[in-house]
Amino acid sequence: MAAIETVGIVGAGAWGTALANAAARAGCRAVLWARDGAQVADMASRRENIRALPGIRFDDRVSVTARLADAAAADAVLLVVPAQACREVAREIAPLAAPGTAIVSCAKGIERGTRHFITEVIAAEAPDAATAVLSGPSFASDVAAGLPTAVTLAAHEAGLAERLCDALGGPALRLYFSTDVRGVEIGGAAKNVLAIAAGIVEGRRLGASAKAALIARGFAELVRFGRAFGAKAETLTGLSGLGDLILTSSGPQSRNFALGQALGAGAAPQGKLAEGAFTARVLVEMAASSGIDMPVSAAVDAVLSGRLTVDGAIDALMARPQKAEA
Ligand SMILES: NC(=O)C1=CN([C@@H]2O[C@H](COP(=O)(O)OP(=O)(O)OC[C@H]3O[C@@H](n4cnc5c(N)ncnc54)[C@H](O)[C@@H]3O)[C@@H](O)[C@H]2O)C=CC1
Ligand SMILES: O=C(CO)COP(=O)(O)O
Repeated sequence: MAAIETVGIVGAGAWGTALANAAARAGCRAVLWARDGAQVADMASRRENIRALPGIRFDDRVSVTARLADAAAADAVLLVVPAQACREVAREIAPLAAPGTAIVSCAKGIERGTRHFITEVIAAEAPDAATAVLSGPSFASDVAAGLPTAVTLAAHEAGLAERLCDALGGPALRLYFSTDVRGVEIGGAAKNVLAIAAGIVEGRRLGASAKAALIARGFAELVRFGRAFGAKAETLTGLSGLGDLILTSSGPQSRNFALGQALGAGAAPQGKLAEGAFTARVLVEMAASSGIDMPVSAAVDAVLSGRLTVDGAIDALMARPQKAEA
């Protein structure tokens, strides 16, 4: 199969912009699409996305467009809009992309209502495409600044995963390939919910011991969920599970952590995209329907929906019956 030389990036937020530059630095021609024509004109004239990623100049191989067909015509398409918008955008891409084009989910979430993983959403809306997922510990600002980063790219077809890794990997962005699509997307979706919990602990000033306990117990429930939904153990302990949980639980550079921190401190949230706030409920619903115990995620959902106060959630977690560590 031919090498991937052009990459369409659908969504010009922080992550889409960082990935466009990364693909360009890796030697690809990167076509960055945004739906807002005024933003596209501004990016084209400045060669910078001041709205989402200020201070990072576009590589010469990046072009910007407001025509979705330009991005969809690439050898591979990175879908980098919020998880809940992926269905609508995948539906628009489908008739514009050649059959067999790889559409790579770069969003971290699960669709509410349908309870579908994002690669399932893409497969349903663009059945002629080949689906893949990219996830792992990677702040857009770090990748854009060329700081060393490693992520996982999974596709059901091993050869496709390897070709995408070849195309997108560069000196500062290392990609590991995998065929465990479900494991990679579960890690990326679940860690956001747990990062909100870690932020709540920080905002409530519960101490470093509480934060470590919460991350460890949170990871235990991520693994339980992952196993039940077919993920491989090595994926969950890899970059997209444990690795991303460590990153996003580390501090307020994570928007999910920052949301939790605001909730814990009783402050107003910043209003930035925090995917865990959209995923918490659906994650807990899916866990419940499969008999999986996810007390930390359930507590986050209860706080987000106002069913429990932060203190009430902490009391409830601490009062759980004694059990074996598993
Ligand atoms: N920012 C980061 O460091 C990373 C983000 N991600 C994931 O990437 C996804 C996107 O995140 P960011 O780029 O950071 O968010 P962002 O908030 O910076 O940008 C989202 C972009 O999507 C666009 N958008 C929203 N709804 C749309 C729709 N219906 N149609 C077309 N465009 C739409 C917005 O206009 C905006 O440009 C999320 O799922 C996030 O979890 C993954 C890894 C790193
Ligand atoms: O997924 C991310 C890093 O891997 C970005 O985390 P936030 O969305 O919490 O900022």
